Amino acid sequence: MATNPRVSKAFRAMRDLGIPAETVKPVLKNLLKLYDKNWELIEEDNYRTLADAIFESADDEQREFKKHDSMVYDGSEPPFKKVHLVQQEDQVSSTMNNVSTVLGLKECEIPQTSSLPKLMDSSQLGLRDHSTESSFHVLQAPFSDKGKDLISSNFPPRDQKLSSGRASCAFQSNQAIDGSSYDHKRREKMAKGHYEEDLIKPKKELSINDLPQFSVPTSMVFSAFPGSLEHSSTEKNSVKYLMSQNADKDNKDNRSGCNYGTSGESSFDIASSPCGEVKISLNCNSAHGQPHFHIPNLDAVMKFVENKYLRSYKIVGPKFSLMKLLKELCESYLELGTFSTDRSVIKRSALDDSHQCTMGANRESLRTDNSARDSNKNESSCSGSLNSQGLLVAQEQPTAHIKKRSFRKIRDITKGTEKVRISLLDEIGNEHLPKFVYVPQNIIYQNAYVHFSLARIADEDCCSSCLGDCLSLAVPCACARDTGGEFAYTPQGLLKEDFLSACISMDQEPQKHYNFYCQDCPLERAKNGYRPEPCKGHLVRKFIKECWRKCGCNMLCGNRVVQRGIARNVQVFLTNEGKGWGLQTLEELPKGAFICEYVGEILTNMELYERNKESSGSERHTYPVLLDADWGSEGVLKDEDALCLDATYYGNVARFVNHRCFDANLLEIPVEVETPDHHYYHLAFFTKRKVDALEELTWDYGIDFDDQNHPIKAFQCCCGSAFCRDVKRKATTS
Ligand SMILES: C[S@@+](CC[C@H](N)C(=O)[O-])C[C@H]1O[C@@H](n2cnc3c(N)ncnc32)[C@H](O)[C@@H]1O
Repeated sequence: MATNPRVSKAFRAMRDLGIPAETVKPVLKNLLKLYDKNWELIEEDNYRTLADAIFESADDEQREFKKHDSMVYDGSEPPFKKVHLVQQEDQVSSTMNNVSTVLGLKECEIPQTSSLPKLMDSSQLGLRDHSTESSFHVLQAPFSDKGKDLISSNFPPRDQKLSSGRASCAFQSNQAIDGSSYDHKRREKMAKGHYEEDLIKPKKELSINDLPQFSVPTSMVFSAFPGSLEHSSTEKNSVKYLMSQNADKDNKDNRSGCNYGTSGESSFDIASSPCGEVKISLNCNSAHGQPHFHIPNLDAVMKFVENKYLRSYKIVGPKFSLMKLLKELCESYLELGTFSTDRSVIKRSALDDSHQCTMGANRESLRTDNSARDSNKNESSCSGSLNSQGLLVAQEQPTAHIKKRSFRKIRDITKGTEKVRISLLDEIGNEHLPKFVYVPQNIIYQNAYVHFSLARIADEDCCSSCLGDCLSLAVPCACARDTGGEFAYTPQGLLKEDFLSACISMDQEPQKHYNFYCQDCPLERAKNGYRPEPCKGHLVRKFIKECWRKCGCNMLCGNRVVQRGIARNVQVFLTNEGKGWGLQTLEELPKGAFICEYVGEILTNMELYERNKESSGSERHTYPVLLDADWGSEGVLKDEDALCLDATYYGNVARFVNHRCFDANLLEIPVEVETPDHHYYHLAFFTKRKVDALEELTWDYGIDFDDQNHPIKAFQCCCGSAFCRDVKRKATTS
């Protein structure tokens, strides 16, 4: 009988994780029974449920075995190999924690901010880069020929107060607990101290005299020698491992470098020299004296740890390899060791010491110095001072020949509000941490009219009689109507090729698509209500329509992708090109994959104008986008219906996505979820092509650097694209 292709695929996916078919089979069978043959549940997230179930069942078996073993162990050989793996898991896991400490990448949870809403003035945003500053702040040039959502902040003044008596079921972001409204001055006060940061440096310098006198006291040694190991390799700095079966504990005294012991049972040593030698030695001493211990196959150990990482940290994708990690460890150790002197760069929040990060037995002491709170004026040369986020910075005094380098990592900038953790990594160490409140969903600032109600969803706008997964229907339900009778998504949760191509074409050649021109454009009204200029046009965009509450399907329905939230492994990082923070993917992404939605405060354009008028005008980065994809569907749009999103103070990870002209790898697509009324919608980012792990994620803001209405552009574009409109513009004007 032919095997079900879904079964084969599941086996293949598990095989890639190093799990044999015989282990997969019973678990898969159970899962199918448990989930009533709902394959989507099993396939989701690259078979995560299946992998988890396998590991859980292995753990259960192990517990059973241990229980049994402790009762009846007779001193003979262990009945199955897994025992060793479980022992290894404990050992390797504690080692890996140490690895993170040594790298200076020890992860610290960000303390939860107070439940009191915090609003910030954009003047508090990061470093000021005067070379890129301008008094004119635009995220997207409005009405550009790109037809994209572009918002200018240099609207001329207009005295007009708006209010909306209409109810809204969304949160009101401008309400304090006492119900009062924040003004921007108050934002400034409340903006401080959103994040803690930790600057961690390598434990200690090695002097030339400390050049490695490497002993092999332990069971595993990893080396990164430029061709000096007996297992020679043409690859420089390759990581190799060898095993010492005759671990000589007494040789410990001869070791150079650092010992990062966490307990008497396991520790590891690292030694390096400026000539490029690094040696890491893992002391899995707890193995000694274990009755069942035998030397495991190190390839199996590597695979085991990789699987553990895949499971625990969701580092997915074939590119993750423990050997690579160890290689990076060696390289980083060497680099930091080579470049630093007596650095003590541990930062702490002077506001809340209870969240100090624990770095193991040998970690450096953390410094707090409240008296330094106000000495933040000269950040570049300060020592033991507080930066603008109220974080204590104990930095080295700059020395001409020493490269300043620090690592910072925040484990989860979402503070647990997303299904996945999103870390922030700063390998450069010279940018302020972003200051904003992470919100996973849009939130109304004040006057925006966003009203969700079941009564507003007509029968033809939902699929109340559907069950389960709408994508499995032979004839698509009513929710596919907006997308031409076909769903926009494939069963794998990706955008369909045709739909994606149409959206890409619209993005790249907006002039070929339909533009709507308002009779009385809300944007122009906001700029100058007395003498508004003619509308510059709004591109009428394609929408995805997802099933929602009034639909009969379940949450796992394939037509609910954006509303399920971020599922990909992405990371905020500091870009090298001067763009500030950016977003990168840590896993390979297929074409058409949903990454995240652009989340921010929902503002009317009038409110945005008022907000920008109040801000200092010197912000380096700006974060508004316009929601004008369907402004043509009504006559004259009221101010409260002409909306935009501003992620300056409240936003999600999308606020870090930088601009790239033309060939960006992400595309923003309007998504209807809660309301068929397209004044308000979600703006979701999808990949335009396959994206490699560690590629920066970018989207084309639609800035028209030639736009005569906006002679001063928002920023000097350093997107690096061969099609950069800014570079082209400069070339033609010079
Ligand atoms: C939505 S924010 C992106 C995140 C931002 N880089 C940060 O550090 O928070 C938009 C701002 O990022 C900067 N930016 C984005 N793309 C850029 C590019 N291609 N070149 C230079 N600056 C860029 C600009 O300052 C812009 O106002």
